[in-house]
Amino acid sequence: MGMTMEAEREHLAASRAALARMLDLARHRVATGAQVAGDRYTAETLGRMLKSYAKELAEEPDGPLYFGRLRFADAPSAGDHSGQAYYIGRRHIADEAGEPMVIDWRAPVSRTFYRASARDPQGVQVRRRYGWRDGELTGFEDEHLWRGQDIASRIVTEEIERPRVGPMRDIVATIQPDQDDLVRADLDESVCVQGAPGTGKTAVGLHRAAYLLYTHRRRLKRDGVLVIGPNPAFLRYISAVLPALGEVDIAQRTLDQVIARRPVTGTDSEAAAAVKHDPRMAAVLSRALYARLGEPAGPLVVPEDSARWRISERALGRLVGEVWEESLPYGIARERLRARVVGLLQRQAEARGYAPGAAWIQRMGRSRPVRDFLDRVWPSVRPEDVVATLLRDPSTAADGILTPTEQEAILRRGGRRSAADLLLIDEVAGLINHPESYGHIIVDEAQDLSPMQCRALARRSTHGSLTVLGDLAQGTAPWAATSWAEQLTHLGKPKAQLVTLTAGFRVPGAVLALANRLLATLDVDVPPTQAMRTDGTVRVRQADDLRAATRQAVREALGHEGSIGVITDEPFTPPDDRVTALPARLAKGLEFDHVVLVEPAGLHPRLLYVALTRAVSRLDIVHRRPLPPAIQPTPLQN
Ligand SMILES: Nc1ncnc2c1ncn2[C@@H]1O[C@H](COP(=O)(O)OP(=O)(O)OP(=O)(O)O)[C@@H](O)[C@H]1O
Repeated sequence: MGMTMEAEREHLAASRAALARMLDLARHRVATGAQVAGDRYTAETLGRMLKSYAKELAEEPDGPLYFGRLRFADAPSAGDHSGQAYYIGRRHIADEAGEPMVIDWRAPVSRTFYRASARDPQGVQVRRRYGWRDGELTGFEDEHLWRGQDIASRIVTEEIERPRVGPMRDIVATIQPDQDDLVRADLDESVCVQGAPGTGKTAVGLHRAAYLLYTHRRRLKRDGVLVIGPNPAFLRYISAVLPALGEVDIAQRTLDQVIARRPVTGTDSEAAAAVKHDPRMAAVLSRALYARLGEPAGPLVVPEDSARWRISERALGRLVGEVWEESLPYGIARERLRARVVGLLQRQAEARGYAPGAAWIQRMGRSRPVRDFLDRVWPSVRPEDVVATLLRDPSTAADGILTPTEQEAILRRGGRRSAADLLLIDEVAGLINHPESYGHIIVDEAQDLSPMQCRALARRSTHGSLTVLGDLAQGTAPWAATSWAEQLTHLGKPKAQLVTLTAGFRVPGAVLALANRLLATLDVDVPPTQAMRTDGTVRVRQADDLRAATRQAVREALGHEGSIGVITDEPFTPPDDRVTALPARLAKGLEFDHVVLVEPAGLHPRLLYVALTRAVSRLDIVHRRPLPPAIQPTPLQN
């Protein structure tokens, strides 16, 4: 039988008690861990592990402990779960005997919660969804899948339509089947999601990170998971989602933060930036680096006591050739060459009856003649020097690759370093040594990455996989991608599966109608968004005094619940902390319950598309100059 509300409350109380007990136990272990473990190193590792476990558990002890329950039918199609019932929540909770009271949403059985339907019940008799308010259970809703009952869930609808306040939240309770496919794709599989605005790309990416860590905990704790977002404001906006899912150890950064080895001290002209972000720069930089190699000049002679070890110029040339053939990173190749040279010396010594040991080998490797030889033939270099030299005189490395005008554009006399220069330095550093590689990288707004930025990510995921999220229609960087196939090639994952999402969970129908009209003018081949919501309002007001009209629109918006975003290039002082003023460029990836868009006339059409699609409930357009044609009200609308 189904459980009554009273029974549900009892189960909730018992689950809370169980969680409290788990938390106590974890804290106790943190306190005593040091004494239990044998040596100090183990004690420290154990302590850190337990602390992070206690922290994970404590993240949200009073929050909703679960959002659903699956009751399986007493039937063969339910397999091992026949006749069983499971609560599904954000984290695993077990009773004193170790019996599960709540199952983690990432566990294999939980998948059924997201996938089962009336048409394909997958053994589920009843799927129950719980309603919560302020941490208290308010009710539930049953779908009798076994009987073929297919209801439009009120709880799901309310969750999607709720007014937005504050930072982004998790969507574990309402992940949709096609989103679930992406969240649970294999770790070894790289995926690329082309998703219209508000289709849940960011949400999917973050839940995928949490899923992968749960499923491959050991491997990914070692190799690391990295989330890349377009700017610090975006990262702040999404920062609470993973901790709410119990994951506190995932790095969330901008790409600039990942590659920054030095502070930025200069800026580039548009022309210079365009060249520096161009994939041909990779070839130029490689040439600039390898131009440092030299030729052996004469034999190598190492005198030692009464002996003199000697390698002829020809033999040296042969060694260099062999090392070159191995295509190792520059810095590793230099050490390989040193080892080869010493190896030859060692054989000579052995042939003459010596028995050289490790100390001898080390001494030879550091001997003056060997160092001089290496410094001449395969000198050690600093990436920043390679880039500085190149920019002072691009011609040697760039002739035949960049045009004279392009070379002129990147020519720099001073010592200032731009953001793009850091990218070039990172590229060279990547030629010298393998950078730290991650087990999995999730990259959001990936359409805006330049080819050179893609390469920076590619070299950090040579042994790992990628989740690439973006929307070609929202590409606004000068080098924005126009094709995913090409972008994925730059990212080093040309075979990644491309999945398209079109079901929009953010933007309501009325606003999408406008945005989708604009889409046709954006010069990209992507399908329009299908609104999951039929509500929403659009208001367009022309005013001579833009400032006054904006203030008025914000005043009215404050009469509603939820956040308000004023998208404008003009300075605007927010009258309330629910209001954020920002230029369209920085609105990417964010959402506001109410958007006031000021003077869209000057905006690039793609930025306009981004701005329009930030609205969750209401959109106000305030303008003085005529509206861009694509969003002028049609006679039918007015
Ligand atoms: N299955 C879902 N259930 C409830 N809400 C959802 C679901 N999927 C997405 N959302 C909500 O829809 C909104 C948009 O999601 P998200 O920001 O991930 O979209 P996006 O595709 O990254 O958008 P953009 O292209 O504009 O950056 C968020 O508020 C998110 O919580």
